[in-house]
Amino acid sequence: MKVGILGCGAIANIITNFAAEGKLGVDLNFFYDRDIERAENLASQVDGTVLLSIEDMLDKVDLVIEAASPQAVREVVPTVIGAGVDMIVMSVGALLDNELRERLDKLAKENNAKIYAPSGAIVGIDGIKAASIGKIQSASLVTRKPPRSLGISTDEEKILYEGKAGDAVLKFPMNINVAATLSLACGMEVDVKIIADPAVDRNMHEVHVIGEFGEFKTITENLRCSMNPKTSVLAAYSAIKLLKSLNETIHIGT
Ligand SMILES: NC(=O)C1=CN([C@@H]2O[C@H](COP(=O)(O)OP(=O)(O)OC[C@H]3O[C@@H](n4cnc5c(N)ncnc54)[C@H](O)[C@@H]3O)[C@@H](O)[C@H]2O)C=CC1
Ligand SMILES: O=C([O-])CC(=O)C(=O)O
Repeated sequence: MKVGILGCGAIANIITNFAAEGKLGVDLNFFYDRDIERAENLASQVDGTVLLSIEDMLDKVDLVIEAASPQAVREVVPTVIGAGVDMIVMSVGALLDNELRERLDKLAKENNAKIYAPSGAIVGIDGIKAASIGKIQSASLVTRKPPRSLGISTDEEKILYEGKAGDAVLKFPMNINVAATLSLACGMEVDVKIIADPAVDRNMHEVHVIGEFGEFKTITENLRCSMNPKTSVLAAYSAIKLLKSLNETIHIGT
């Protein structure tokens, strides 16, 4: 499988490191970022090629990994899917926009393409998907990050947001994509609380789901990417695992 990356920041950096060590299981060769130096830096690690636009990638790859921003999803994903090229989307928040998601779903069907949203920085997506087969009564996410990860400075714990996932991803587009993934997995907008907490040095996510199946709680304490403290290492690992699973014959988990 030939793969390209859109957005050469923290997540792309981890994925490319795996490719450079021969541990990705696919050919990662093409790099695009609006900051060309970032694309050049990653391309040099795997003897890859820097492209000057995403359109230039479309006849060269089977799959594009988006690791850029929700805005990039809106601008670029329709073009990629329209060309029949599969996508892994990290900026899942954009997919909570019903109009965009329905347009992409139609384009994907017409062009025989697939859109994958990895579980990202969160634990429990497998369970919530299974739970959604029955009725889900409530689903909530509490995200606690060091203030620096949320772009603020404070000595005290501060609740920055309390509300539904749809609004959260618009207010914190680079920090709470996990809320969108959870919402899409369970088929309803989850309740979200975002806390800046100077007492923690990890990105933490607590998920609580109650439904006809019973109840579950998960807690994730994520190490942060050295290149971008907003982003957890697990998010990059989940994209790598998803990529590997596309070539597996035995699929474990929902
Ligand atoms: N699904 C999940 O669980 C998670 C999702 N994310 C999301 O994944 C995305 C990537 O995260 P990071 O690698 O940490 O971000 P980053 O900020 O480290 O890197 C993003 C790169 O994309 C480039 N970029 C942004 N918009 C672009 C555009 N329109 N066209 C071309 N290049 C563009 C930037 O120049 C930058 O180099 C972000 O949207 C982030 O919010 C991050 C963590 C978890
Ligand atoms: O990486 C994380 O912990 C979560 C995150 O930034 C996101 O969901 O956008």
